Amino acid sequence: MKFGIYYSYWEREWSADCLKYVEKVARLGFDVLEIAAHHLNGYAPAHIAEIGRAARGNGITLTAGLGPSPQKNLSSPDPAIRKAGRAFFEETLGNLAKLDIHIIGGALHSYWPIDYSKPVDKAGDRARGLEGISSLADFAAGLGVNLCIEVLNRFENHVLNTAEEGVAFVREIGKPNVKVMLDTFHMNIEENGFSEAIRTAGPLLGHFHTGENNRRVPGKGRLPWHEIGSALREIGYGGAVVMEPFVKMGGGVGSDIKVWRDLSDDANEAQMDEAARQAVAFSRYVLG
Ligand SMILES: O=C(CO)[C@@H](O)[C@H](O)[C@H](O)CO
Ligand SMILES: [Mn+2]
Repeated sequence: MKFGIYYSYWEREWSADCLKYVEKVARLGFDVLEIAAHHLNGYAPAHIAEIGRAARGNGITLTAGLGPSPQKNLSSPDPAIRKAGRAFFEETLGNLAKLDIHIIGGALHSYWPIDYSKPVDKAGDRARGLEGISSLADFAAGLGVNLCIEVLNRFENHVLNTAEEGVAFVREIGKPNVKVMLDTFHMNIEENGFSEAIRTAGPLLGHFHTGENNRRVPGKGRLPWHEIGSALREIGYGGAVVMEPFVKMGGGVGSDIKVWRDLSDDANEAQMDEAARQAVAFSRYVLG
């Protein structure tokens, strides 16, 4: 297992530059830095090269996270939006390959967060999302990228809310580079049990997010980390465990994640760093 953190822990916008976090997370004891793929296509080629060099130089593996926007939604009923989504993914996947990134995770089959003021068509969205990911899978495989389909809680997405639904979706696609992604924050809301859900995903588990019940760093809440660790070891999970804490209000990240209070004990950057350092040490101990 490799241990990582999504740099959105420190940032208010998904578009924030990830470069400065490469050295920081290496210093704090992480193996992996997850970066937002939302605006990767806007990075200059020289900047992409610089991020890749920094990662190699610091011994950091990069992974990517994405909550596709409604305009890039592979499950949209509007063919023009699905086409735009496909073009966006092709360009993004090309940039991921340049960064030696082999994993992208998130609600890739849909968009995020869902606008529930509109009518919900779960069956239609699932069918179109399935078709979109199926037809993208070989393109991604050609670039060495795994598409990890994140199972989210009901308030953020309607298509896949449980490991069982995620597994059924991925099995139906039946491509070796399309995997299930679980996130302990969402599992805590939707699953009957953590071990059961992890066992359900089994060999199809391609990426794993961790966060407490209230999205503080692992170790500061009440999730059953020993149970989660035992289940990951039982299925022989050898992938990345990326913590995804959200503790500060503000910006696009704060509003997408719905952070309406400070959950960091008003931490400054040094204290945020220290909490992350302790959380990765805790994660290695309890999950590794
Ligand atoms: O768990 C979540 C959202 O609750 C994320 O993984 C999200 O989809 C992605 O991080 C956006 O980049
Ligand atoms: Mn997540």
